[in-house]
Amino acid sequence: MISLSQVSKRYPGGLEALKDITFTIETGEMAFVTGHSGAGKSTLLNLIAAIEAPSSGTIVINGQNLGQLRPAAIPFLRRNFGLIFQDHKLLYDRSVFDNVMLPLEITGFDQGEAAKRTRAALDKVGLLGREKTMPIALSGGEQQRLCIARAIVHRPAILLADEPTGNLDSNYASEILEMFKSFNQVGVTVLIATHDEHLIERYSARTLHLQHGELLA
Ligand SMILES: Nc1ncnc2c1ncn2[C@@H]1O[C@H](COP(=O)(O)OP(=O)(O)OP(=O)(O)O)[C@@H](O)[C@H]1O
Repeated sequence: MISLSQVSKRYPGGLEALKDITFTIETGEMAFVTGHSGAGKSTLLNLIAAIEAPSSGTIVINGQNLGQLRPAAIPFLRRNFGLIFQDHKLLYDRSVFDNVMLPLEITGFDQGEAAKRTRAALDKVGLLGREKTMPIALSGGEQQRLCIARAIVHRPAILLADEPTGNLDSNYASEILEMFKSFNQVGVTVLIATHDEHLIERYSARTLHLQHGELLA
């Protein structure tokens, strides 16, 4: 469960990026966050993932109040999340397989188990046959699917995606959205930030509308 209560975020020297945001996303729900450029979508996801701290208000993730967590507990909290964020670049000097396996190795997984999970994640996104390929040889849609495999390989309970279909044509975008739906159908909580209203219209998920940092009713 993701629960925000009266959350505001003011960047140093800047305007208020989020104002008095209150909502709850239940475990197993899929929802969109939408709004114009600068509305606060990325800020909202960064607060939920504990990448940024709110200026005020309370954020609770799966029963854990982020404001009360010790810094040492943050990496453990992050294991709840699969993040598909634009600034999380693929490693272009590593194979498809290594790009997905690396996060598991970093968190200390046994090699055999890590390899098994990597193949399972690549299978879920339809890239199992491409494991030896270098990312540069993949299409834009395939690269995005690789990012998704990397985000789900540790079997997170919550998927947070920031403009996951941003640079993709509408066929690829639908494919990516179908993938999120399939994760949601097996119980993963999914929150997707997108400015693409057409995409949202095609899916009957709850939508949180942000406008200049405020949540519209
Ligand atoms: N690190 C930062 N420091 C200062 N201001 C920031 C920072 N990050 C975002 N902002 C400001 O906060 C506001 C919300 O930005 P945010 O990136 O959350 O919007 P967004 O809805 O994701 O926009 P976009 O669709 O263009 O990515 C904007 O006015 C932005 O300039």
